[in-house]
Amino acid sequence: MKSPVTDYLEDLLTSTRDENSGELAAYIPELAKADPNKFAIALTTVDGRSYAVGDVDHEFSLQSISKPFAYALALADRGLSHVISKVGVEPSGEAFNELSVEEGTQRPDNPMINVGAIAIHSMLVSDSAGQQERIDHLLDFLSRLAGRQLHIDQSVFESEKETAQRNLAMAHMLKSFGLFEAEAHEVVEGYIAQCAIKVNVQDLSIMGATFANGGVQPITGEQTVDSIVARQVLSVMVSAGMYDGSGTWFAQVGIPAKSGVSGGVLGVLPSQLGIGVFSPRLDEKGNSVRSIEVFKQLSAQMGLHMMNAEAYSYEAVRLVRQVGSETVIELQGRLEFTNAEETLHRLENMKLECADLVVDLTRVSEANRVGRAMLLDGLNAIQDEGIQVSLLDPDNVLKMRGECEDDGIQVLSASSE
Ligand SMILES: NC(=O)CC[C@H](N)C(=O)O
Repeated sequence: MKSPVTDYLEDLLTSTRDENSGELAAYIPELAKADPNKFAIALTTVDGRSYAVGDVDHEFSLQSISKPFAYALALADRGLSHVISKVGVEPSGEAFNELSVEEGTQRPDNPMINVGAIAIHSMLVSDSAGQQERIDHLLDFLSRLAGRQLHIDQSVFESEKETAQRNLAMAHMLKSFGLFEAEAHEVVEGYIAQCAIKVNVQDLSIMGATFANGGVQPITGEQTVDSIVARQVLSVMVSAGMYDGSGTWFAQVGIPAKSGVSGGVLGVLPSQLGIGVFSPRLDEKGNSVRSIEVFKQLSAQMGLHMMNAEAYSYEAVRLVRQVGSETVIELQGRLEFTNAEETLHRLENMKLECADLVVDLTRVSEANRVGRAMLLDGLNAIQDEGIQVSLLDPDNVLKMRGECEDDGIQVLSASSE
């Protein structure tokens, strides 16, 4: 069977292909030679299933889409407090290539504009690392995110090196503020190599899915970065990923994203999807016009806006039944803060004076740390009131590290019901 998802993406290619406005990035001569008609879309789920349509094998340089990935690596290499002390997380409200820093702190506003990304690149590995060491380290990291060996597009690299005066000016400014020890031109060359790393849309969607999946590469299963790092990166993508168009983008599309001047746009929907779109014509802010249209339609038609709030209709407590002297409470879904809160509220209002309580977690698919702790605290409080609490938990969603037995909560086997 051909997946309806592929059909849907093909329809999306057709419905947005007529959007031909915008211009190729001319300030990097090699990018001005791109075929403006190339067009591709890919989605990868956090389970590692990919769907790709259009010019799926066409490779393009990451350009600014490399920035969130380099930021993640700097956070992993140097730690959040070090990185934050050098580069802020506020939207700049200015163009991506503005020579600006925060007043007072002299930090670049954020890692998604060039001046911030150059600072981030200088932090990779260590203060004393050489240019090649930083590039190799980043290329290795990006290849692990994509799940295949990526390469640098040498002609794009050489081409941008010829026209890098503005980026050099930024690097000299940062060096004059003492932000790094290395030579300004070496840092800029490293940053340009970073921007020249080639991917196709599917790579991009897989790299995005890794961040959607809390840093775990969905196909190789590798924890590439800590989930806190992934969260930090996505947060900054929300406020600054589309430069001074970020506010409008998030209101309309509602997907953390990052664009690059080669025409790619990366989207990451936490816990759901990585999205890669490519089409080279850009608007005046340097964002791909057609890719933006694809994201707008995708978000609206598939209900992907992160701020979509649906009327709450999901019950954490499936049913409560009386079996002899036992009250059985059957839970369902994911046990996290809101579901745990609902369960505790129901338990509080139940008359359990003489009945034993059985908590049936058979239909609970997963529990996070907070959901587990809240439910266990509630069950302990009930147990302290003299009520025998038992768990039916065949998948061990709650019974982590033997906590329940230690608390005196009885764990029933599935057959003992
Ligand atoms: N917005 C972008 O994609 C800019 C990246 C480009 N390499 C530059 O530094 O100008």
